[in-house]
Amino acid sequence: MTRIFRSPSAYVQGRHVIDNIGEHAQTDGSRAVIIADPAVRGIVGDSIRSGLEATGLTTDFVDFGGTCTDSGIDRAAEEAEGADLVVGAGGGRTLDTAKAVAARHDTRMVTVPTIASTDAPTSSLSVVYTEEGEFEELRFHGVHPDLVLVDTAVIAAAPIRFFRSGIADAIATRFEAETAIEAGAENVFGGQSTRAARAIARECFRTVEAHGESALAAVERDAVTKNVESVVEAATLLSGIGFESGGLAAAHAVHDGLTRIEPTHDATHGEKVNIGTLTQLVLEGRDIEEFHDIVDLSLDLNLSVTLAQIGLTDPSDEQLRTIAEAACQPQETIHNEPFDVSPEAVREALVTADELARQRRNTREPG
Ligand SMILES: NC(=O)c1ccc[n+]([C@@H]2O[C@H](COP(=O)([O-])OP(=O)(O)OC[C@H]3O[C@@H](n4cnc5c(N)ncnc54)[C@H](O)[C@@H]3O)[C@@H](O)[C@H]2O)c1
Ligand SMILES: [Zn+2]
Repeated sequence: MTRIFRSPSAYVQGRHVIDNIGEHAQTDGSRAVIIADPAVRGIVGDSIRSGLEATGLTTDFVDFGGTCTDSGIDRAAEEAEGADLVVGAGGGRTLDTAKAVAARHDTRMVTVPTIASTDAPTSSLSVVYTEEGEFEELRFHGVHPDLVLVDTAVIAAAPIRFFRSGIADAIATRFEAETAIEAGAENVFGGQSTRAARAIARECFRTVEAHGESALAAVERDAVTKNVESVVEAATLLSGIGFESGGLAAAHAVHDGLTRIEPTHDATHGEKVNIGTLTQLVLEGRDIEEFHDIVDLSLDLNLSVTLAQIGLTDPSDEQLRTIAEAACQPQETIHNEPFDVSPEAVREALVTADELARQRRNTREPG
């Protein structure tokens, strides 16, 4: 019964905080390497570079484009040889690659999420994919970023679809952490969860439930309101701590299963996770009122609720079997559910959640 809670050492969030990255990074080293894809480099590259150079660091860029794969990590690690500080800037795939590079070289690490699309910026692990884009494994580094630096002006100006995806990832955090805690399952660190982690997972959900709609309206106009700040914190800090120190369950395992099917590859992480959350609720036999509450919240926030919305318009039996079997692999967090889970049960929960969500959406559509 060992309780374990871990987190990044520092979290700094606000409008234009990137300009002071050197000051916040607090490194004694001399050389920083910035890993970013060309699009992200065009948006924040100059600010990161000048912010770091203002404190006496030299900087080099490593171009990253694509998925977080072993070959991508190897390539970036080679270019980052000799760095004292690794800065990853971008979405989850770039940050996961940068975290793996920093862990390999044992350097200080700063994540600069430029979209609030996932909780990858704060976690101590990377999600590694095969060259074909299928989920391969969670790779645990044993260290967190030294700093998570979140510039909300950059996030609000990014495409809104990513902001929605981060909200979906944050909703899952509460349901998975609560399930894992109630089941007495281990969290990501192999310990029991703390009361702090449970409170954080719940506050994460409460924040996106209360402020998500207003925040989305603001981001639609590239505005950074107080509610945007709150939702960015929920999707990045609270969700990251909530899932790692709280624990995962069925929702992310279903997500992992969905990545095995090519038609879902254009859907974002959060869009697939939301289908996972709804599937988890059916799998757990929750009351229909609770299921409808989450579908309604999803519809209010324009999150995906049906398989068709993530590219699976008419899934074949074989596709559903592939998803369900992958979700039930022995290492998957679906086994944190407080009952035995079979691929058949997952397949049936998945199609039932899809049907229930479709029916609910139809009742809400104007007449
Ligand atoms: N390590 C973890 O704990 C963890 C948690 C959740 C998800 N993930 C992983 O994160 C990945 C998904 O990340 P994602 O959803 O951020 O997608 P992503 O990393 O593919 O980024 C999506 C796109 O956003 C673009 N982009 C980034 N910032 C932008 C900006 N400001 N304006 C315009 N475009 C911008 C990028 O160029 C990229 O093409 C998956 O691989 C998933 O498994 C990891
Ligand atoms: Zn996630």
